[in-house]
Amino acid sequence: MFIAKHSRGNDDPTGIGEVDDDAAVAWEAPVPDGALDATVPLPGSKSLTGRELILSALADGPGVLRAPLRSRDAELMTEALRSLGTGITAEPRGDGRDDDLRIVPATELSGSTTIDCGLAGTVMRFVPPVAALALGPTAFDGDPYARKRPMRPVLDALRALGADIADDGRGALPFTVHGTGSLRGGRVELDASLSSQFVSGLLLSAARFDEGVHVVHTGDRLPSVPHIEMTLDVLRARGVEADSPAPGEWRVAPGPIAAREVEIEPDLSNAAPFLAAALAVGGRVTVPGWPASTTQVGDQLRELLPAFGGEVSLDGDRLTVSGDGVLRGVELHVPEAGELAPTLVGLAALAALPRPDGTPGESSTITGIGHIRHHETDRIAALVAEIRGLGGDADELEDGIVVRPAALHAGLWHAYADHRMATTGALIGLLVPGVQVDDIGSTSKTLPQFTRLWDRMLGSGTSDEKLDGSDVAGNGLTAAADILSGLLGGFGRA
Ligand SMILES: O=C(O)C1=C[C@@H](OP(=O)(O)O)[C@@H](O)[C@H](O)C1
Ligand SMILES: C=C(OP(=O)(O)O)C(=O)O
Repeated sequence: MFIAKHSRGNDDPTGIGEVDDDAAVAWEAPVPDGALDATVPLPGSKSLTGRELILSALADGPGVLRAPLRSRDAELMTEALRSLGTGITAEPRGDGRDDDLRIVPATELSGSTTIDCGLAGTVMRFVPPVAALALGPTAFDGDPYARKRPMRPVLDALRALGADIADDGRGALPFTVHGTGSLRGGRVELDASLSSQFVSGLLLSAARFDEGVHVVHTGDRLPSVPHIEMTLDVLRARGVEADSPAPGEWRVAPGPIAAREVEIEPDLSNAAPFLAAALAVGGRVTVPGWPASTTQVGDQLRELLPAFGGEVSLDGDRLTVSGDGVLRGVELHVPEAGELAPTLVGLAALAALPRPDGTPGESSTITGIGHIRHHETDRIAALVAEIRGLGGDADELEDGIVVRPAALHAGLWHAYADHRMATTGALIGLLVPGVQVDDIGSTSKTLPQFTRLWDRMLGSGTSDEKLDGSDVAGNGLTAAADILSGLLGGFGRA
């Protein structure tokens, strides 16, 4: 099956991306005519969809995911589990939202396959433990940049738990897991300071290890803690004994993983650029379906966005951000919310613009995000390079970014195949006419309908007509039309 790769573009001022002659045509970020007044429904959470796919594949019977995300990362996870023997079929919902998925676990997981991780951290960190439970070899590889994302702690931990893994010693993709149909499990130490996904990946499969798992983090910092809490939460919801007996330690007991029917929450991290737009432009943006309680880190936007000015209100399940277009500089330390950092830095770059009356903008410092150097690209280097490329004044810190007052001008914003770099370019382009994003198609990683939703937000009213799902379904692709055939082919119809 064809799954499009999204590339770095043709020039690479930082040297951190991949050069690809198939680079997509640049997308001119639209500039709004006036204040925003929009409702933006969003598709399912990437992190919840990935976890529930894994747990459904390892469960004690068939299960259903309602309105899961349909995107490149979700598709890669689906294909990975299918190729290990899981039955996954799509069932149209009839309300225009992304198809439900019916999942039938394999009687016996079988390897002898190759898994494409794309650029998805969740696939490369969550699926190898599943492959260790399969019979036969499973080869893993991914996009060129995926080979630079750290994997050593996962590979070493799996080996310590009894797995046989062949790699070239770099501690990265590609590698082959030689599964034997079972894994001993037990206590293991690992350093998760570069990614919480190292921990989540082990915990997700651990109920199926002979001895479960007891993971002990040895590093001096731990990023994205809410994502580990999400992992414990989804395990417990399926009857698995999972806890954190001490800070930096997690245990999962061996036992069955209950089959479930699960409704997937909207992706609150993907809400970030849309809600941020209300602050930048002025006006209001509402995201419907906001969960009353959630483990998604995107929920922290309710506290983070007001730091830039503006207001956040939750009315039932509708979260509204409103602003007057005057952004304040911020001092934020957000080790938990690295996933939101590109949007926060985008807002910081806009807060640094001169005011309409000619007074200078304000400085911002965002720290605690050193680990985002290991995301889809080195996001700290990439954000600083792109802000400077538009004439801005930004510097890298070891674990963050400082942005100082400066005007920005039109120019090419490189996405580095990174969906959140692409949406940050769109955000900056709201106030800086002539910003072009070189690879807006990279948004297909988690939000294939990004440009359609963005255009609607800029041009439409508050009508809930959009809630019929025509904009939410992953098959409503515009800029990412190149992955449509892959998505449809991959999910198939029941
Ligand atoms: O477990 C997950 O679903 C994720 C964990 C986080 O990874 P890091 O811990 O590497 O930041 C987050 O940034 C990523 O987008 C998704
Ligand atoms: C870091 C991210 O993705 P991944 O799951 O590939 O690590 C992200 O979506 O911001």
